[in-house]
Amino acid sequence: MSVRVVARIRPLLKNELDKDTIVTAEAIESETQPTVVRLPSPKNDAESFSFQFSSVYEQDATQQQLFDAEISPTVKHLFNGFDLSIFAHGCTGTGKTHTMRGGKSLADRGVIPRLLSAIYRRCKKIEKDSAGATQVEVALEYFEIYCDRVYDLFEPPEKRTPSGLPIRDNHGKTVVVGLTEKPCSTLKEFEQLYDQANMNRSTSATKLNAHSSRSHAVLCVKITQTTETTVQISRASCIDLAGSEDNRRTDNNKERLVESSAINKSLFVLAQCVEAMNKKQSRIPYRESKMTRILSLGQNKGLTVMILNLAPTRAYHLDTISSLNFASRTKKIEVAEVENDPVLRTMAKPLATSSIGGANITRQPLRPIAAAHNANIQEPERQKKGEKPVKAFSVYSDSRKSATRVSNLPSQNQGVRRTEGTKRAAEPSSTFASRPAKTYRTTDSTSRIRTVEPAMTKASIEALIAQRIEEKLAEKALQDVGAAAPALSAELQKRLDDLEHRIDAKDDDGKSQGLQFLLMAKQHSIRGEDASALRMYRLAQPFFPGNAKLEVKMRALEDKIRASKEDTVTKDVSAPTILTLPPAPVSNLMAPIKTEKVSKPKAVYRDQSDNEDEFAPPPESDHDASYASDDCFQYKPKAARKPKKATKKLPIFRDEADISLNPVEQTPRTKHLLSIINSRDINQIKALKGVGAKKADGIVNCLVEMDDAEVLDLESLAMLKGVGGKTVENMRMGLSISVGYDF
Ligand SMILES: Nc1ncnc2c1ncn2[C@@H]1O[C@H](COP(=O)(O)OP(=O)(O)OP(=O)(O)O)[C@@H](O)[C@H]1O
Repeated sequence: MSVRVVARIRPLLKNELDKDTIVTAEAIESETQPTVVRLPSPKNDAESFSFQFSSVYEQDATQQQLFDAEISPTVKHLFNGFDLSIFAHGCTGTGKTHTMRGGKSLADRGVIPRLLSAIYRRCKKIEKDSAGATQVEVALEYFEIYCDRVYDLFEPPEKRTPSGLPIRDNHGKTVVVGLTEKPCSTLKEFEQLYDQANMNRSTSATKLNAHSSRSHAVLCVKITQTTETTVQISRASCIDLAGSEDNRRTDNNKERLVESSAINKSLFVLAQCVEAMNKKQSRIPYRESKMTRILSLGQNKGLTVMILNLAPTRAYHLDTISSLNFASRTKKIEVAEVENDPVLRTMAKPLATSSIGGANITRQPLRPIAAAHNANIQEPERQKKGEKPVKAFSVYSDSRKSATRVSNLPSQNQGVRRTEGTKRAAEPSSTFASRPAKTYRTTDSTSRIRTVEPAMTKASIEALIAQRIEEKLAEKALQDVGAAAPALSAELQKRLDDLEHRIDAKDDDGKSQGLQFLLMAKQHSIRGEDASALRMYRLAQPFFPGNAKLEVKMRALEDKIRASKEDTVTKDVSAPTILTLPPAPVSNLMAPIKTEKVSKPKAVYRDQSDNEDEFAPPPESDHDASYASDDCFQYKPKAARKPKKATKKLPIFRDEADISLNPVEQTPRTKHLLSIINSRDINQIKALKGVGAKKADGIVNCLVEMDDAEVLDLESLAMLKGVGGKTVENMRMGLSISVGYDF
């Protein structure tokens, strides 16, 4: 089953004029429902581009019409065990949030509230029809991906951990660890939860949209149907993507610019993934952004509907063409359509982690596209026959030849290809194929052998239970962290991010679990939650047997906890046995990253003395290499490293007081460079020698994390993420040439 793509053209907004309308919908020949989007070529108004989709909704299309035609038919499949993904795509201000969430009035409600309403209606019907023999439960998870970090929208922003929730590959599924799962049994309850959670979503006013979403929001609706003997889980994932932004038009300030670059980057990666899938490349770059990892377009089994939101006016011309091109490629992606198997109630329940693809989904290799609408796929045959290659979209001059257009663009969802013999044949007339009678299956969805008894071995049950315990522990740990999380310094944040990346890189070798525990241990440790940190280190230990540094860390923590306990007992013998540890010192962005200032006895705070090594600022010239502080946890023994030379310990970001104590003579060139950096103007920074768009983006990101702090010297500049001494030198040299400083 290919992704079903429908386009929706939003009505004109108050400040838009009818004469500027350039995007129109057309029906082809005998059809009544429009399926073609037409707009002029940006270079020549006499030429037009047209793109065909499953359906096109015109400006006057109502929320009800869209829902009834596109989403309502999928609900029964959801209850038949299929997962469903619905996502809205389009550039900023084109109506994605309006489509997904909608307004408050009954008529204005968007896809999400309508879907939930339909789900609850069906729940009631199933329970009634089965005379209570089938119980249906609905639970929700809701999170946003903001600046490539995942945040639980059911948690207030002040409870968020700065690094966000980790995502992991769990047996082929992408899961967000530590999300709140809210049982929700009525529509009213849903509305309350959803409205409350939406207040936690990151939105801001931009020049193009007064309520622009600055994050991708993902709502997962988990439906659990329980009979006397079986439990079946399916999920609907509703994704409101943030819109791509052309920053030449947005007039975004620094903060918006950073958000915007994160949004654009993730959408760019999404486009690259789609492109790679279309080219049948073996490597799909999902991992390059959290959004693409979570979305796993083409990798998740189930039904996928993409709503492409379009603005009708000329102001969005290029963005509209780019969105249409992306959507045209997306519709060629083929997704396996496999229902989640019901499991016997005696088996362990599925893990309580979020998975866009559903609890029982495993990723499968991409397969060649059989759906005939991909015109480019027939290219070799056409070329052999000496025919002209067919374009992915058609270009028309004033004299239109609609007949050719029709033949080149057969309707979507034809020729659904299945690899597994036991699966149903596609029903060309229906949007989604229906499901055969329910039978008991093994939990392994790759095995299609139907047995009356589940083929669970003792070992697999044990593995499942062990895994469940680990997941629960990890979730608990993350929830603990959530409370009163102090702000992390940029430096610590970077280290955590680095560790996250390393975990991601090692996901495939089965050892990532250990690194996950380490990451959590570090997060606890940073917050002074030593008991939890120790617990996490203990969980990590089996993954790194004989690792001396880990043992030292654990011993240090044990000492620290013991010392603190004794301290508490001495102070108050009647005090409860709960540990009241002083919070570990957390580096402030404006404070030098040095732990010497901590006036605690070293014997007690051995962990911190360790950290002092680890968090010591790197040498000026080799910034990045110095962050591999957790190399002691490498799986393969590394060649012994040369001990690093003791380097001058520099404050990362000095405040004014520091500067006045240690006045630094700065040349005008240095001052000029620093003023460019502190301007946070991505264009100026990008123009510096040796700084590309990516590096400039990274620098602006760092600066935003520093809030109002400024980079006051070259050493500090060299310590920004991805900069280093060499880059600083290049920047300066470039400046002397282009600006004309002769010193
Ligand atoms: N079908 C529609 N009918 C009426 N108004 C609409 C429609 N679609 C969009 N709008 C209006 O257009 C404006 C922009 O819509 P919306 O905020 O949903 O855009 P968006 O694509 O989610 O933008 P961003 O990506 O910046 O979050 C809003 O004022 C919204 O009410």
